[in-house]
Amino acid sequence: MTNHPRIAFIGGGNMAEAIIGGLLSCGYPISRCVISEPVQARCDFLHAKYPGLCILSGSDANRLAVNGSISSADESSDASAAATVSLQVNATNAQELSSLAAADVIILAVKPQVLRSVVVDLAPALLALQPLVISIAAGIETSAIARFMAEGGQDSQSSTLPPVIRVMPNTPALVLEGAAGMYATADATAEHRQLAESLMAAVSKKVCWVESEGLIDTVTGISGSGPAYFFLMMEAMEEAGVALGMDRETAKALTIQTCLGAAKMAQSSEDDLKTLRVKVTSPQGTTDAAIKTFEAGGFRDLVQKGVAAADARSRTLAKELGGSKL
Ligand SMILES: O=C(O)[C@@H]1CCC=N1
Repeated sequence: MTNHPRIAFIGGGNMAEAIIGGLLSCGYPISRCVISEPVQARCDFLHAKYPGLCILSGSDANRLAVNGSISSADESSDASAAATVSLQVNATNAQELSSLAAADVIILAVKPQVLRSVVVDLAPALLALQPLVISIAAGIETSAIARFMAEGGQDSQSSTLPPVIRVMPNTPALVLEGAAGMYATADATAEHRQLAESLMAAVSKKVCWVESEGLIDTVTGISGSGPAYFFLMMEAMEEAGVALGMDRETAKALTIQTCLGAAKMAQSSEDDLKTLRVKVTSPQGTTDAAIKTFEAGGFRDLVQKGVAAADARSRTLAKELGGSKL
């Protein structure tokens, strides 16, 4: 990416870290990123891991991250507001911070449960600055985010809501191997879509746009939650190796490399997934014995149910946390 928009991450949890870690590792300038994170221990961790990254904590940190300064609503209490904001920045980016323009992109990376209060609080700044808003919160629909912005921005001069792009990334973004699904509202321009896509593509090998927002719930069920399914499978294989007398380290190493190798083969081969499986499986052989055991135990049905449960949970979250009653 030649142009480096200033990105404010609201929330510094695992997914924000995966995205920011990925961006930094592929050369995104650290001075163009700021994270607002309320938990001090988490700030300390991020500060130690990413020296020089501007990390804000404290009650006004979200607005400071978005605006580059305490918003005008706080002018009367600037001193106390400033006192509650702890800046974990080094001298270089402390100077940067003082001269920062407002953020071009806001990445809402907070838990879905707190998204409403965060967006309502940020709404005056979002309406005034019109950044591109990217939400990675599971389950919360773009219409709900728009409603939260309208609610918090009731007294703003502008009633134009900024465009929202919803993204479901996944944690392998941390090692630049992410997979992400994206949905844009009709008011997002081609430039907004391009910007969001280039940010996610910096940390993801696969970025897919979905044309209906409901499919983001399915992306969540497949690739958002998916890394955990493979970790579970790997845990189970490691345990199986140990149960059969292998030392844990060897069982773990063989499992991980097998998973990686299978994924690479699946990615590079012209064969479909079934053909790849059949090619490993000699008739009446060892793989056949294992596959028959998995099939008899309802493996496919279980995977189907698990993915559907994640998809359904994403839709329920939308109702619980973004419903019109809020
Ligand atoms: O488990 C969750 O709710 C989130 C969404 C996708 C991955 N983690």
